[in-house]
Amino acid sequence: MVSLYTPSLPAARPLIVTGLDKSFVMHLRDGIELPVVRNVEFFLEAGKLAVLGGPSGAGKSSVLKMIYGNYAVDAGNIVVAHRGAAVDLATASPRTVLDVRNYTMGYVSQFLRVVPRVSALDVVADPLVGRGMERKEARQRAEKMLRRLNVPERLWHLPPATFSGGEQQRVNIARGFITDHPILLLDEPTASLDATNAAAVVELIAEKKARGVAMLGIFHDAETRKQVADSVIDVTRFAPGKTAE
Ligand SMILES: Nc1ncnc2c1ncn2[C@@H]1O[C@H](COP(=O)(O)OP(=O)(O)OP(=O)(O)O)[C@@H](O)[C@H]1O
Repeated sequence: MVSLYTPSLPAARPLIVTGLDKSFVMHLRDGIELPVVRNVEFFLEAGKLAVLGGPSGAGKSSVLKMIYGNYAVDAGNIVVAHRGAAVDLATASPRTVLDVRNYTMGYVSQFLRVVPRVSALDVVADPLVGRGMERKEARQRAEKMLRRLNVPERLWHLPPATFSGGEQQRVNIARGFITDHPILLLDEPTASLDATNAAAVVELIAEKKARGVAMLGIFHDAETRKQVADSVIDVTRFAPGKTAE
């Protein structure tokens, strides 16, 4: 699991990215190669949120997806502190990537993957149960999260399949924020939320910082970005063809 070549990670930097390259190969267009980012380099700090910045198409989502392991990496390293060791996600086995997702790195997007017949309460409680918590306690915590995100109590025992888009989004945010992953990736979690619920998410992010969680996020809304960002990683710095400064 630990490569001899992975650098050790200082406790305050639980994720370090170096030399990351990504191109997409368009198989339907004679295999044309579309380079997206080159030589991506940054690190995350415990208790801080770094925002991925840059215009549409710069590659923000692609970087986030590579870090979560949804997109393969062409070159480079994504080293995370996981169970007391340094693990390079760029070369880790799928099994290790899943273990990192379970214990170390959470992901919150605006879209809920609905599981039929599972109540909203259990959708939110399940990540805690999966991490060994008694279901009763997990449900109590889930209730608190659903209340904070203004999901009406009459919905808690129903499966979210028939919920409105905004209600599903808030169930998903509750599920993403309920665990104590030391690294959290945020893929536009506040997109299309109203002001009250966006403020609730900003508050949840502040609590994560206070607990030392390192976060990386995409926030298109400038006002929310200003409230949550400790630093901005400008992805245009990694545009293909640009030489290192
Ligand atoms: N799965 C894919 N296959 C082919 N091309 C892709 C794929 N995903 C992204 N791209 C291309 O990579 C480039 C960067 O896209 P990406 O979604 O990472 O940008 P972004 O900065 O997140 O944009 P936005 O702010 O609009 O969401 C775009 O030109 C896009 O078309």
